[in-house]
Amino acid sequence: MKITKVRTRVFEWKGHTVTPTPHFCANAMDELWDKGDSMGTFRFHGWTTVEIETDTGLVGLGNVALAPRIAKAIIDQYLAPLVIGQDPFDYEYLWQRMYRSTHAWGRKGIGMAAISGVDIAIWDLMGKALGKPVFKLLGGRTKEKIPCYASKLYRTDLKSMQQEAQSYLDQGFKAMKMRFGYGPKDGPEGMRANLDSVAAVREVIGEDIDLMLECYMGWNLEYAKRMLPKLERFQPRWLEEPVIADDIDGYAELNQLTSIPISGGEHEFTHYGFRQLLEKRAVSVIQYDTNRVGGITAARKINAIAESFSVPVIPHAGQMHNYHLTMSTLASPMSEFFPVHDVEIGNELFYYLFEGDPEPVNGFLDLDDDTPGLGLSLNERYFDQFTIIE
Ligand SMILES: O=C(O)C(=O)C[C@@H](O)CO
Ligand SMILES: [Mg+2]
Repeated sequence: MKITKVRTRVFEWKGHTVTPTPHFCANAMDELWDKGDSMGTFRFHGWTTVEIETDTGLVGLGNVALAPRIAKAIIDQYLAPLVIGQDPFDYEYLWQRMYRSTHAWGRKGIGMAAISGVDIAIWDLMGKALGKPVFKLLGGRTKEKIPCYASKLYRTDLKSMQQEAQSYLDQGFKAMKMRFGYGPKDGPEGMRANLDSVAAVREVIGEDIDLMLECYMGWNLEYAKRMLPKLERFQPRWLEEPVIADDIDGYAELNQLTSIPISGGEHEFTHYGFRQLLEKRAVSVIQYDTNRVGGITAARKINAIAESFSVPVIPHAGQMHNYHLTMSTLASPMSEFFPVHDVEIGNELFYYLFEGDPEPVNGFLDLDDDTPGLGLSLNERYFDQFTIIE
């Protein structure tokens, strides 16, 4: 089998979006004195699809969710020529070809996200060619079903957050993640508001439901050191991205500070990046996203390294490109799940573009043993809600 064509498209949402609200989610921009919608640069309303065609007529489907137009340009100009004419089963060679040829600028960030999109499409192709789901190519079924946690609970009024948390309990979820709305520049009032929101959610869900806390790079080391002891009484499953991704020593200091595990990795890239995080004991939970980190070829290597460190892998975002990795390794105990709802932050856009992702039932997801590839296809039902760039 030979790759004959790489088709990229950018889908930019033009449909209804939920109006942003203040203190929706603390984030890396909050350290700046800029006014206005600080979460704006972290709203993902576009997606790049990667369709790799072969001389057998099979087509593999990949995706990139960061900087879609740039990802498209990188794939069209630099990566497609490297894989056209090649055998997709030479996936390690093709990954190295893409990685090494773009090493001057592509080993992290959007370059590696673009490589991820091509690599995911290659693995989808291989599964389709063999008539096997991708997880059967990676290690097979290590779980009867995949436990997942509901991930939303962006900051709003406490009553609404409690109602949302209750709705996840009613759906059978045994774990959920909430977001903080405040950080260092919001002072003691913001600290109090952060603690009140955790107390309100914990009041609804009780002590036996896992609660994860998301800072999304919106704090700094000093503020996190002050907050962690105050959060211990809520016994969170983890505290996520308390500092910016480059502050690896800050992560390591926080990860040793209290009993609260520190998680991160959705803004780290390749098995080299995760080796550094693990060797420094910077995180107690790894959260790469397969459509950023280097695709399935890189993610499976990270799973192996994480297993040797006994650090669990709970990939960012859920979605099929991550579910297949979680199903195929004991190093990954569960998945994130973004509830389907009106387009807001953009994580939910995946469901408007693709179909095939499993629905959670009582807090569990399952993959089909007989669906070849990733089991995803483009959902044309909402195409009229997107501006599509070929
Ligand atoms: O789901 C996560 O871990 C994210 O970081 C999503 C992002 O939108 C902030 O919540
Ligand atoms: Mg996160």
